[in-house]
Amino acid sequence: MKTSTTFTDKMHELAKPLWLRSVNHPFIKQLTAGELPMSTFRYYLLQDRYYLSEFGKLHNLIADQLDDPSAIDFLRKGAEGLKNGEIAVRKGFFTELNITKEEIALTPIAPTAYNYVNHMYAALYRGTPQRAISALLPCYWLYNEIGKAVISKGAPVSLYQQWIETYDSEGYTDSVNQMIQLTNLAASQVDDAERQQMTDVFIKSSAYELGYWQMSLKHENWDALTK
Ligand SMILES: Cc1ncc(C[n+]2csc(CCO)c2C)c(N)n1
Repeated sequence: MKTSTTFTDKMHELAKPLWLRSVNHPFIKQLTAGELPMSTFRYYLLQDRYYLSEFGKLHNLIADQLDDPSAIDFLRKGAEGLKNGEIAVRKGFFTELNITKEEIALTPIAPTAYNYVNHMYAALYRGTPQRAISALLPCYWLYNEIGKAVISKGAPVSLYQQWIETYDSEGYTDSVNQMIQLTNLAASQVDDAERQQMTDVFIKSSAYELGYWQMSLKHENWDALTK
């Protein structure tokens, strides 16, 4: 039985309005209804390839700065697990959608994906490993909440159904819980001011997650900044 409110519970509560907007975002609604244009899903996958590869690297870079063997182990395994899990699933999607290496290489990374990744690097290199862990957490946790929210309904398009299932598997929920635990451990190692910074980056990552759906729906590009 849960007896007290944890640090991550508090952050979750603060991020709730943003998370609800992600769960109910038109991208997710259209995906579950089978109405999301395949060109939009394709756009999302191309941007997310960059995100996932940087996300994996960040695991190892954070681990390099930690002392706790179990935290290091979890993060290193996380980087490996990503390759065998989500990245492997995406490779299947790429084949199915005829997304080639050339297309990947020619795809410019859109501002929101770029900024989100830079935000996580800044949490590490201009902040602390604890802060970087907190910046990574919404990625794990929010997708699990989205997966749980939409799994019962499913999606009529096989590719979209496979995407949903990635985020509702038992093994994945397990890793989310471990990441939550790791964040609470990190929070217990720092002072109040740093815990505030951890909260700040968690909320910003949550905002970037919301922005990511919008980016994908709009097929955002750099013209958004320059026109
Ligand atoms: C923008 C964006 N945010 C979150 C995820 C989901 N995700 C990425 S790595 C990871 C951890 C282990 O799989 C999870 C859940 C995504 N794909 N793209």
